[in-house]
Amino acid sequence: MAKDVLLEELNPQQKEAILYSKGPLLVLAGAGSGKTRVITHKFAYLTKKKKYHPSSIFTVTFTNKAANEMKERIARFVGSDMRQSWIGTFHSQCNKILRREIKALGYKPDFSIYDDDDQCNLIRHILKELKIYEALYKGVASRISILKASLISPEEFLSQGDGFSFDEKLGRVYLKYQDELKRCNALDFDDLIMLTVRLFEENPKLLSKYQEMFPYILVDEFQDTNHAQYRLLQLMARHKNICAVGDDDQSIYKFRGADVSNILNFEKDFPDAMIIKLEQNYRSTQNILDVSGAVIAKNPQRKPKKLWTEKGCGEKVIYCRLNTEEEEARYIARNIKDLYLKGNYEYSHFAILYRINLQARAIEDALREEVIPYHVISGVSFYHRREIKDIISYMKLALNTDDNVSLRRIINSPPRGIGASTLSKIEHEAKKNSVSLFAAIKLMLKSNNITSSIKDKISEFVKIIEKISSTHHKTAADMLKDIVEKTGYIEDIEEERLQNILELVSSAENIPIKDFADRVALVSTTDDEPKKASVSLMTLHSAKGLEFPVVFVTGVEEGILPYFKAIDDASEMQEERRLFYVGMTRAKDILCLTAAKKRRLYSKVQEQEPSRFLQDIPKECCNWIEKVQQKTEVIPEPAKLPPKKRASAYTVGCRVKHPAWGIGVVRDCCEEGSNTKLTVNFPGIGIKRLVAKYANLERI
Ligand SMILES: Nc1ncnc2c1ncn2[C@@H]1O[C@H](COP(=O)(O)OP(=O)(O)OP(=O)(O)O)[C@@H](O)[C@H]1O
Ligand SMILES: [Mg+2]
Repeated sequence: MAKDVLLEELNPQQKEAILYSKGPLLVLAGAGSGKTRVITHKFAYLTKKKKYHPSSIFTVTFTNKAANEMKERIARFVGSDMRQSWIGTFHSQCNKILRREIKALGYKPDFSIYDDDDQCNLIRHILKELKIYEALYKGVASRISILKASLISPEEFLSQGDGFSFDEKLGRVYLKYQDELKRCNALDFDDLIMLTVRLFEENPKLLSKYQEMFPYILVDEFQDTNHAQYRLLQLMARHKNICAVGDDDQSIYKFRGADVSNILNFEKDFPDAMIIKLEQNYRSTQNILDVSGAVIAKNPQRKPKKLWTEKGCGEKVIYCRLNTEEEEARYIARNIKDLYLKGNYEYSHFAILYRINLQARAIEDALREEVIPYHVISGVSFYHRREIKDIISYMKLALNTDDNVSLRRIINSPPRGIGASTLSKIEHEAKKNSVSLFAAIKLMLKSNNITSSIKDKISEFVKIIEKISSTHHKTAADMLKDIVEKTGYIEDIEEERLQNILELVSSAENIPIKDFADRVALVSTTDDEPKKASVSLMTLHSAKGLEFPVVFVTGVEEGILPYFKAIDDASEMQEERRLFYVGMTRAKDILCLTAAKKRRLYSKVQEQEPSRFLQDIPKECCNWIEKVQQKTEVIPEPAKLPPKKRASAYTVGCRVKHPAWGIGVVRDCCEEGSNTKLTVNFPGIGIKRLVAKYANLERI
């Protein structure tokens, strides 16, 4: 491909960032200024023009989805096979390294990966054993996660304590947790990074092997790296060919250990680093930029940035405050419907963003009511559903019989009469002999200490796992089918769960077992594939890096945005402001901020005040709409209306022919009484609302 194609559609600063090759480079710029584009084009340029092999560029993205998009885009540019490339999240990259090298740390390369759920199960188990209040497990899990993100080992943490405080207990849980993980031959997400850092720090030879393997490093969303990830970059970038792009205003993952000061340290740790700023925004209209820019400008300690656009003012930003969250949701749904029916936008062009998941409930109801297709990103991911986790746990246990957490999960699922008392006997036996639960069961089978009925049950379980693990399966799908068959898992299962399992099996066709197990383990809730032709619902956190023509930021109220927990803490408050900024800057053409005067929160109806952030919005850029009644009244429980029925002969999106108006596309159809009502967009004519039986339409 000609050189021009790689460098066209780039402004001079972007070009400079792509061509710069004299060492460390930091691209620091506001939302929508083309930072991710710099990474993608730089990768293409390095492989095409500078003859770097695609597998020699270590590229870090924030989500797996972003990695896949980047691979696709680069493949289109340079036409090379990107399957061997190293483009992925920190977690998936470290997993790849550890699968090859972890022996050096005394783990086996077939380690299991524990997600949040497994992690919490293990921590609860430990709290119970140590007789610490079990309900604390979530807080403990997040404290441990932050310690790991800061590269603080249990020993180090314990050595800092005074021996009495809560931290002392936490230290003991952390220590035991790490021991248990090792015994299970398992790593949690934070271990993937922490152990890779340890691997490199303890094995200089291995480190130099990887330094040579990757003469170039590219990092997107640099502002949300944590200390461990930053340390990893420092270790790997000996040659100093590192290009990181980020925006300090979009650092929103502090609660997971992200440290925005990495941006400031970059210049210190990589002396002679070049800094390039991008100022042209290609995403949003001027009004959207002015509104979001004015809000973020109020944060102290930020790198000042200017953003301008050639897109023009565009429509004013809308702020609308309504009586209740149900009215807010209906307002959003109706606006989406109207914009859609006008024909300029598809449903996939809309995003509805919220601060907390429970805001989605009313919004989903309203969308269903209007028969608007939607999907929720985040929420419970497919891979976290009970039946899916169960089947995957069988797979994990068959691949790694030390995996006690998976064993505990499935030993009695489907029910086979192995109750808590049997399990505790197994736990006891395992501890006595310092072996895994699976090995302990096998020992028990040889002894005479248990009744024959228990023996039968546990021997049946062992047989199933051994049969699965000794069979040579060609693909992950074969293995999953085998699991389903041998365990009898789908007998007596609900239809929906059955369908999910079938979907899991079909998604594993033609994929090698280990690749599939890794993919499933590393998937995060923000990776859900957006379904085509439907409105996206997600939290503000999940919206990072994305863009949509029309964006609704909902619940712009005190207590929601900013979230009530942040209100007394200046630095948390700054993070809330950044979160609002991230949300607003996802919008290309239309940005609508909504709020409710009353909201049901945690089963109480609360009076809500408009968010303090609204005061910073320049009045002239915004249409202020108040649809609130002054008199206070009790909000009735929202009526759950059944969604309108879809008509059968016509579907949304189908094409029809009208004798006078020609060919059109059905934008909406519903049945009212005995009539099928259609809304059809006839290009050049406009939107027409028709009753199907009188309209003389022909479906084509
Ligand atoms: N030089 C350019 N010419 C035309 N369009 C561009 C250019 N650079 C970027 N874009 C487009 O602008 C939009 C924003 O770009 P991109 O997502 O790379 O920005 P970003 O800085 O990574 O944003 P964020 O901070 O939200 O991650 C994208 O649709 C991208 O294709
Ligand atoms: Mg980006």
